[in-house]
Amino acid sequence: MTLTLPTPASPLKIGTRGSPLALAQAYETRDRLARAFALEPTAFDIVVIKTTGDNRAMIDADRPLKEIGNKGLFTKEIEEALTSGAIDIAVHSMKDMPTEQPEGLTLDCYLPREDVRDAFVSPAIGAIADLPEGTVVGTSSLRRRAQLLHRRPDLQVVEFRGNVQTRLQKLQDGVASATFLAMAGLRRLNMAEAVPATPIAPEDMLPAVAQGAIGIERRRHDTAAAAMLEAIHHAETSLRLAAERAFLAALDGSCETPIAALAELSGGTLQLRGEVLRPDGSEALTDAQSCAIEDGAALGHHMGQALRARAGQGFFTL
Ligand SMILES: NCc1[nH]cc(CCC(=O)O)c1CC(=O)O
Repeated sequence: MTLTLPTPASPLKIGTRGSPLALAQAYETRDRLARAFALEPTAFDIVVIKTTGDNRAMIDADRPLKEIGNKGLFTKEIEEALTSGAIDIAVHSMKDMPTEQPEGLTLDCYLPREDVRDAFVSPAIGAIADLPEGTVVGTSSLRRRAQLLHRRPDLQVVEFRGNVQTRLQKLQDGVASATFLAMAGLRRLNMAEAVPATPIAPEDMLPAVAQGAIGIERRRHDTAAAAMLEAIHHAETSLRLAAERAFLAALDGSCETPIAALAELSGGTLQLRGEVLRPDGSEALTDAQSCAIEDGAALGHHMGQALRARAGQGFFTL
């Protein structure tokens, strides 16, 4: 098969959300494709798509996202554009992606993973341990809230939403004394140095499934897109995400459940750590196991099922 490459007259349409981070991820994807095929940036169109999750009227309210209905909140409109042909590929934060894709769409291309860690962000305080009793911490992540309260039940957690810039402004305004951000987002925005952020070791706060990974979705039968994406695919990231996403799927995890997992490769082995917590942080269940690097999905599946059995009925409800 000969591959017909995009040209300025018929550019490859790259769909993305419009936040600064989403745009940075779309540009990174475009630049990697351009380099792989020696194309000019003009052979690509970045198409910004507004999603339900970007709708200010809904998001600026103080309601937790889970009450608005989380599933596919940031992906539905983008996937519709993909299906209709309005775009050719879609760039996503894998952390926000459901474990199954709609009929006709495939998500099997990953870029090299960024820093997986969470960052503790505070203008005045250096670490969680140094927070005075009763301090207000902002986060809208159920996982981070549960992990924080598990270690520090005395703290007060308030809802904290919006993009990176919005959240930093809220800290400046004194809405909370500290928050958490993914290191990956800060690095992709070139903000890691400009923000009072301290990376947290995974031992202290296990990251979200797929944190720091970018995935690129396409129409299943679009062989041209498939061939192009193959050239920028990162196999190691794929092996790690296979384990973490199987873990999430086995737990039936929606974004409404505090779940964390991290797979790492070393010396021909895959190590998977997983954690589930009660939403109020009163209990955390963890597991850690190793397997051959190609068996991550099976390990993730079994670890997820085992933790679900240990958790039992009612574990995830307050
Ligand atoms: N849920 C929002 C979201 N989705 C991906 C990232 C950061 C980048 C990444 O983890 O890949 C963020 C923001 C954050 O958690 O700070």
